Amino acid sequence: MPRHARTHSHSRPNHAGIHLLRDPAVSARMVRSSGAGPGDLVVELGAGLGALTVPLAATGARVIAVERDPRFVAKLQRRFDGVGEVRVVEADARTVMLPRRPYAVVANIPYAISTALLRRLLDPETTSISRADLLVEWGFAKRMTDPNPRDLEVAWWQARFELSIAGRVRPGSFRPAPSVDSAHLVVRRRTSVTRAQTRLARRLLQDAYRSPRRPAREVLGAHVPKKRAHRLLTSTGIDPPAAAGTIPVTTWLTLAGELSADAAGAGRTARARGA
Ligand SMILES: C[S@@+](CC[C@H](N)C(=O)[O-])C[C@H]1O[C@@H](n2cnc3c(N)ncnc32)[C@H](O)[C@@H]1O
Repeated sequence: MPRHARTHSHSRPNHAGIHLLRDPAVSARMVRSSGAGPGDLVVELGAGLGALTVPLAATGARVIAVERDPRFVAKLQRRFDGVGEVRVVEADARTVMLPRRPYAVVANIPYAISTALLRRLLDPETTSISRADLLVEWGFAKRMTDPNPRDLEVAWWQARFELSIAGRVRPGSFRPAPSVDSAHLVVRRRTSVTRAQTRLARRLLQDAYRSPRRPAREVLGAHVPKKRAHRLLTSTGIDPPAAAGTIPVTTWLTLAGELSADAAGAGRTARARGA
């Protein structure tokens, strides 16, 4: 049963996914991991009573605390009245306006909307998010960090962001306690990936996910001459006849890097000839 549906201590359904953090060590770890500090902008989605908002504000970062439940919002507003770093926003995390300038997210998110939130944060090619530290269901975190994810959507997120699990969080760290373990999911933008590489990676991933049984050499061979495809695959440790669906996202990313270097080299040669 999903974590948000029921809890150990409550037999009533918990549709709003309210599991307030009661372990300050978990909040401290999340905030430390985020690296938040003066000059940073942090968005917290689902702020509850402020278990993360308080240590976030203490870093000196500017915090936008988004919460949908008006009762929590009223308490948050009282708690942070006069605290310049914190702006409490009553809104739905799925539709609230997100910053244009680079920002981080630190949040114990409502688990029922984990996919919707990651889609919002990570999907747009132009998203300004630089990093996120999230508490999510353990199983969800495992799916997000699988090097060979089931869905193209997750592969696309992984192509631009590193997703990893920093630790397991036990049900007792929350009130009410959920029925399953949670994970501290860490998301970091891959800063060394160029826009051209990202675009090529997207095309390679689309091809690979459309025909996962097709040999990798054919998927890559649609973009470069066959011999080059063969060489590139063997140099990255991939057997050219291997099924495209068995190749990890990071390998497609490396291959996309090689293709974009080829394209840049070809452009330089053409310009030199024209000069
Ligand atoms: C898991 S609790 C975390 C609360 C707090 N951050 C903490 O760690 O104690 C999730 C919070 O998200 C709020 N929430 C649920 N759905 C929401 C939505 N669509 N938009 C914004 N907040 C939402 C709930 O009211 C709840 O306060």
